[in-house]
Amino acid sequence: MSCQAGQKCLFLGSFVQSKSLEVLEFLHDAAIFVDEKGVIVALEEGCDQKKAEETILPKLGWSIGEVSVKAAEPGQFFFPGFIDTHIHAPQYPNAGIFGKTTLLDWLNTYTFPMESSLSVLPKANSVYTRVIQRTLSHGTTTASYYATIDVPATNLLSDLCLSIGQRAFIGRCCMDSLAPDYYRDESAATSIADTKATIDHIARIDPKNVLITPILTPRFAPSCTPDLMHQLGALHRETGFPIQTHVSENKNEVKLVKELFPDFETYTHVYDGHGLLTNKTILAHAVHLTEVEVDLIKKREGKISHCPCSNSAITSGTAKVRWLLDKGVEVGLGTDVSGGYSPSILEAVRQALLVSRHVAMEGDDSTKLSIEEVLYLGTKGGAKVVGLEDKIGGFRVGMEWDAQLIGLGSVEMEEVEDEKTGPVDIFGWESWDERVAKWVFNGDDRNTLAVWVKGRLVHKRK
Ligand SMILES: Nc1nc2[nH]cnc2c(=O)[nH]1
Ligand SMILES: [Zn+2]
Repeated sequence: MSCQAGQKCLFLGSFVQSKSLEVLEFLHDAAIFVDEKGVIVALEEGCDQKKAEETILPKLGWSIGEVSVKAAEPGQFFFPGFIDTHIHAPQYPNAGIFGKTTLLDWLNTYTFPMESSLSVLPKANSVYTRVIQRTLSHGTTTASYYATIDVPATNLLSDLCLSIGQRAFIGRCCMDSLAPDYYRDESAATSIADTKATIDHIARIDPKNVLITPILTPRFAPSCTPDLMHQLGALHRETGFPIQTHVSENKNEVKLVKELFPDFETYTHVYDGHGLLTNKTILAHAVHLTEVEVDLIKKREGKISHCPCSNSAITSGTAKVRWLLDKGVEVGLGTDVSGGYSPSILEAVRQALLVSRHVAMEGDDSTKLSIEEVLYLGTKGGAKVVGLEDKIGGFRVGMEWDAQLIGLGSVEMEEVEDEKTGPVDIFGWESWDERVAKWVFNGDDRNTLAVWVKGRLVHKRK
């Protein structure tokens, strides 16, 4: 029986999660009890189904008949759902298309035309449905989405996340400057009014933000007037909703910001000066930050979304993640579809590891990130970046069941490769640490057997 929302569920088997940045925790022969609301109410180690049913269920006041059981098979494991701290839903049809462009010409060549075309609602419906289903199939249980400037399409993205069951932050993109006529907010006033229209819509469909939360989204400083940024800063103070934007992704962009905002010391100071750098701000990329900027971000407790696939694809640069972590800044991972070519956070996990090696090749070996560290960034780190660390990113009593079941192919050396289980078919002889490393480097959505958000089964591999 599969566990569904609204049911009491018992999950049995092996569970892997980040204990800290450096340490992965392996719980074997464990049992996790999830109530009808999708909340973890008990976690027992050394507990098989018999013990769970005979000793724990009575303590919880649950009867066997009302609990559905999902047991991981030997070699399979439950892992916290991935958190994508930065993804552009309307850019999904462009994934993999970037040619030799860099940020500013990439925006004009590919991105603005595609985003603007999604004001046609049937198209938005099919693109948004696909991106939600595809990211869920890769284990992304929470996504911080940029939508477009169009209110109905942005509201539709909220509706679809809620009905399909993905936890999401939904940002109507604000851009009233330096963008083409066909794709720009008319004024700061209309940009704010349209942002409020999406906030009101989300208040109607999910008033307590159980699954869906609005996020204020000034696209990036070059496409926002000071007036718009000031008003978004005021809206943030008034509503408490988080903020997402881009910072210091590309050298020409940094130069442009200097030209557009000559009175500010740095790019980061532009956001800070407009009330947009707070402990609820997610800054994507942060590739070319100076030390002064990182210190300011730390002081304001701002968060960073590291987007390694995108930074390599559109040649933005190599973000210095070890440095950011050593400075005490919270970092998560973003796919940044479609600057990033892949909707998979597992791909971002592996690219974060590889990019850290490119940084190391510049001379400092200590910058290399470990498997443990990059998996932390994709789960617990991401949860801190989106401000949900008490709810998601790990398995603890009181947290919600946002999880994926991972299966890694055959354990028999003699078996031939099974298309269904992924590119690596010889699993089972290695240690658990090695097994997780093999998953990180060779795994894909074929290994993501099932995905739950807040206790609801939202994806099952066919
Ligand atoms: N990667 C990326 N950077 C941006 N900066 C402003 N807009 C964008 C965008 O859509 N993608
Ligand atoms: Zn982006």
